[in-house]
Amino acid sequence: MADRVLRLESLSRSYGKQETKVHALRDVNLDIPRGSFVAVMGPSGSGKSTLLHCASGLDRPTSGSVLLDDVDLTTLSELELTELRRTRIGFVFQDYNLIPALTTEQNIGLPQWLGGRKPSKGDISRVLSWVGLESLRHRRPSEMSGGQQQRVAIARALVTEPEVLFADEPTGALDSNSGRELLQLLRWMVDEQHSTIVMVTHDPVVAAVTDRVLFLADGQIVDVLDLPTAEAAAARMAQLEAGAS
Ligand SMILES: Nc1ncnc2c1ncn2[C@@H]1O[C@H](COP(=O)(O)OP(=O)(O)OP(=O)(O)O)[C@@H](O)[C@H]1O
Repeated sequence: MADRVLRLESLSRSYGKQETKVHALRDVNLDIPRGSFVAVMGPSGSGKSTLLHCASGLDRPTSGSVLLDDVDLTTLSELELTELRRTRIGFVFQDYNLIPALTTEQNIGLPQWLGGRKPSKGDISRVLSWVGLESLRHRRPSEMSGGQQQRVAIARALVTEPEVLFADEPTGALDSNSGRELLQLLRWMVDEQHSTIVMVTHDPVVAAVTDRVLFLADGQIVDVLDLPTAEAAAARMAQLEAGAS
């Protein structure tokens, strides 16, 4: 079996109490192989964001464990979790989450500054070359296109060479050309830089660039599609949206 970088064991997350309780994740078990590109799909409210947030240490599950290599995130203190997220996990959001007043290189170095370390020029140059933005290192977000801003966000997430990059609808705010270019970049990161990426998407065309699609329904993984095509992913989504899991 391929070396796994992330393991979710009996992961559950519920919100609220008693009669208003929502079971966003129910007893999810999952291994993510190192160096793979995995998409998470499912109807609205099926638990995709909750899965990403619990797996990346942004949220704590109600029960179960999250093993990044051999560290169980659920046993860490807030301080330890913050440090781990800063150094070993990358996260990219749909709306980039860049600081408007900072330049590209300042945004990329920010997580390290916040962790009390001076980001190295060499590290920043390396990730800027990966995302093709060497010439925009002194620009501010308002002076860049959405696609360029998302590349800055990816560079920021990758600067510490995290074990896993999580992406929540990373192309959701982009036009189709910029979205396609961004997906090519993510695919290249997996193929050439051996990154591991876990990405939530609603779009079967986006899912088709990955190695494996996990389908969630009602907080559980109900299907897995290896080497997905857009057609196969769309067909499975249509079934799930019709409630026939
Ligand atoms: N903070 C919260 N408090 C209460 N319920 C929540 C909270 N966050 C999520 N939920 C509920 O948990 C379930 C799963 O939500 P989640 O956002 O993970 O779904 P999703 O598949 O990402 O949805 P979408 O595709 O619409 O973004 C939903 O029923 C949602 O309403």
